Amino acid sequence: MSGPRPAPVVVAERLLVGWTGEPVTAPTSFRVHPGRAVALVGLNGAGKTTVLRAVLGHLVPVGGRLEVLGGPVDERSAAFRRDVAAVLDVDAALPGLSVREHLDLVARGHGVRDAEDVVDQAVADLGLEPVAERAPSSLSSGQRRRLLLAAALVRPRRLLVLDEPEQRLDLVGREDLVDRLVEDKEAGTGLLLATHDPLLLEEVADEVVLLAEDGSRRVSAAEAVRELGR
Ligand SMILES: Nc1ncnc2c1ncn2[C@@H]1O[C@H](COP(=O)(O)OP(=O)(O)OP(=O)(O)O)[C@@H](O)[C@H]1O
Repeated sequence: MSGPRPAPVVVAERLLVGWTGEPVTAPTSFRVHPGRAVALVGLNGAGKTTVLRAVLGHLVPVGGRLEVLGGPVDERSAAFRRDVAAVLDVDAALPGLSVREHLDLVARGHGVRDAEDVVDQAVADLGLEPVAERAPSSLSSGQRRRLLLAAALVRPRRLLVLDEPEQRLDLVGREDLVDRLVEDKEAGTGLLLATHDPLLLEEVADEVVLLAEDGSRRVSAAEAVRELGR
């Protein structure tokens, strides 16, 4: 017999987000449950990144309800920083450390006990072995992207927020990412991602929310892929 469904890690109800007080999206509703993935799709400028930034506490919603981990968003709280991992489109690697040292620092900074094993696993999962001892500044853009994704995966998390994680990854990299994200869901992490990638929509997303000017709505992965292809 299955128990009650665990509480959602994100609740967005008729959420409105924007940068200047004016919403850039129609009211948008979704819930991210532990072990499930919600994908936001939409055209360039539809507001996907802005929704993610509101969930991460980088901007205050213009309207509607937004709760993360059971309460209002507070990116300064230790619990929020401990439980929420994110990869946005910013290069945030420390230049003076090798790839492996960087990942090790992130893992240890988050109190991971078996940091060495966790880092080895992430390096292998994301195909970073050939560049593990190099400085991030010497990596290709796709390798840097893999490093940022690995940094999110070596730390504990209950919610993982990813903005177009497929960017700059080749097909093998995207397939590795799919496998890793499916594993993360199985471990109980809730995933919220913005994506244009059919592979992620079909293989990772349990629910897809299309952000459109005339209203945000739930669509099937197949419908989302069709919309993206238009
Ligand atoms: N820092 C910012 N300040 C002001 N306006 C912004 C800022 N970032 C984005 N916007 C505006 O908010 C709107 C939504 O942008 P957003 O980046 O959320 O779209 P998106 O759906 O993620 O697009 P893409 O698919 O191109 O990444 C756009 O009109 C954009 O110009």
